[in-house]
Amino acid sequence: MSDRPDTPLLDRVRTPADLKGFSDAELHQVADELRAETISAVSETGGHLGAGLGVVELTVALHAVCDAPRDKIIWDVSHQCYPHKILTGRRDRIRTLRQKDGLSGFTKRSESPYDPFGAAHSSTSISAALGFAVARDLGGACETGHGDAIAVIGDGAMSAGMAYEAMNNAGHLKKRLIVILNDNEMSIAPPVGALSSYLSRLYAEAPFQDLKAAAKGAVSFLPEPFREGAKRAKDLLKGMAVGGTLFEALGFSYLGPIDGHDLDSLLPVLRTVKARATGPILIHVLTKKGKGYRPAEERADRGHATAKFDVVSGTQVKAKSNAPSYTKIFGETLVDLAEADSRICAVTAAMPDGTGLNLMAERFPSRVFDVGIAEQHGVTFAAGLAAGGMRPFCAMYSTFLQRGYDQVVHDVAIQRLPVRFAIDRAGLVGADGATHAGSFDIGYMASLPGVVVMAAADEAELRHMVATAAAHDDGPIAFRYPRGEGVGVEMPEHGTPLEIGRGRVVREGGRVALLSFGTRLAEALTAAEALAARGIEATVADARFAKPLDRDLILRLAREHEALITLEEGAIGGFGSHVAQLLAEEGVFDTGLKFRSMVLPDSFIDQASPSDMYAVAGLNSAEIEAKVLATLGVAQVSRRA
Ligand SMILES: Cc1ncc(C[n+]2csc(CCOP(=O)(O)OP(=O)(O)O)c2C)c(N)n1
Ligand SMILES: CC(=O)[C@@H](O)[C@H](O)COP(=O)(O)O
Ligand SMILES: [Mg+2]
Repeated sequence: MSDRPDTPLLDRVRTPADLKGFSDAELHQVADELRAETISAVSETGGHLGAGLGVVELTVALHAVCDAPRDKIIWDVSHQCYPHKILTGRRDRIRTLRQKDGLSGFTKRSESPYDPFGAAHSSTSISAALGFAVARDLGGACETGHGDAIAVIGDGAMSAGMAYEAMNNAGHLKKRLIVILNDNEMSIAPPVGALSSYLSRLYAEAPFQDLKAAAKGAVSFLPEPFREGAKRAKDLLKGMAVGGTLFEALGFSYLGPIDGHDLDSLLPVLRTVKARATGPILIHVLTKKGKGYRPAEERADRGHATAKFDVVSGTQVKAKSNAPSYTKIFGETLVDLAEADSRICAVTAAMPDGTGLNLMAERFPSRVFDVGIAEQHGVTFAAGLAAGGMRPFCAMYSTFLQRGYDQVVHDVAIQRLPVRFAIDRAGLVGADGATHAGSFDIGYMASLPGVVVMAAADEAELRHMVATAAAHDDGPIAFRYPRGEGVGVEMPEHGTPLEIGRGRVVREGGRVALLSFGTRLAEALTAAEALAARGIEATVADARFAKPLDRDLILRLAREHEALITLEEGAIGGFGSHVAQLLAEEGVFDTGLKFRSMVLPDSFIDQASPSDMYAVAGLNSAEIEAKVLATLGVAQVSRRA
């Protein structure tokens, strides 16, 4: 437990309305206390730290000036929302962040009226805010009433196409809409791309006091002290190569840049915008990720996410790992293969470290592409690379690959291009909860004609699957693996390509067959041990492939056992459905086989430890054992009795 900071003013804030009673000078102190409280809370829970610290002043200013929940403050990604949660009636639960039955690490409509829109995937805020603005003007009924729609979006999130689709639409509709671009020159990794350079150019030539307001209208929004500087800045802008901002071209008034840590700038600008804005306006604030906490500021990712830590030293309390992470095994194996095949290249959408591609980027910098938060583009870019003779690995988290699904279908699968999808964070991920669960990729990949779909049962299997993908030139191939560390199996030095569509039997039994796809294999083996103690012998097999299925193996298991149960870390419509389809087509059900398919439940599971989440999902060894007993019609008497 960390020492709790002294927070006399913050203690008086129950809702944002309480901020209205403070003078501007007192709000400075509220911000300091809010920062200390955020650090203290995250030191106990772990979670996203740097982004929240970077918006402490902005959060105070927004809640002091706006009228939430009538005004809809929509945080993009919302990993920066902890200070917002503290100010909006959730301080008493802030130390339950990201835990089972605790506060979500993201904004969530069901959690608070102050969270008008849920998020965790990036770049949705402007679209959602525009929706609120239009609903307001059309007289839509909203429980909390209708005020301003305010999107707060980071420079990283601004790299995604969806933000521009929204601005394009907003510029056309001309509704009153406030977008705050929180520019900290950071994504999780340093941002890359032309847009990032563009944003830097926007403020490189004028310090804060020369507040730029390129739009004529925007100058008149400004409080008196800023006007002169703004006019100067406007002249300055005229001389810039860009000739006005991109945002103006999209129909927004542009205000900025503003020092996002200076309440004396933020408060008057927000008050004036609130009083005077008519159409869409973009306020460009400059902040520092991790601001005010040296250990975060000094980290390469500016303290993006952290385990629990000691506040004084910043030292993180990390559980000792017993095996390498799947991500690391993927990254290392890819480097190994890329040494031998110069056609191998890789694509990440702003997650070089998260996907393990940092290892290949160090070794072969010219063959790794960070495309920004742009999964759709990333997939089609990979398709283009493949069509052009390269052999790209497109490494994305299962949940984020959802963004690029039409591209997977239209650009990769239909053209049978050899893109290799490395699908990380497959299955339930723990503290990030439902938004980040990799639940759907088996279904959405295996339903596509001609796409090979594999799941690794352990880290050695993953190594072989990376090699299998590298050797597969005949169309798209995907392999999925979970977040976290492997099971500690002995590792082969190099991967060996697997025969496409061949599974393996791991344990021979007689009465029931457990056919696992992915890392539930270990749970299946534990369940088989427990069943053996009851006198029920179980065969355990690792399917390896959801597509193409190992028909011979599956039909043999069906023929030779009283019951066949499939297991997977995925939603309905995945591996088990494909097996059921095969069994139905082959008339196996007519023979009286007892078939069950254990999948994730048809519900979104809130954050908890992965093991607790799998217990909720009914996919741990105890539930597998119970399922076998129920299927066989064996009474479930406690083994100890
Ligand atoms: C669609 C999608 N892809 C990837 C991510 C992973 N992700 C979470 S935060 C983040 C960086 C966001 O950068 P920025 O918007 O600048 O916010 P900052 O953390 O700098 O405040 C990324 C890539 C995501 N949440 N959503
Ligand atoms: C907010 C977000 O999307 C990422 O920061 C995500 O939480 C990273 O998850 P991992 O910790 O699994 O990389
Ligand atoms: Mg950023």
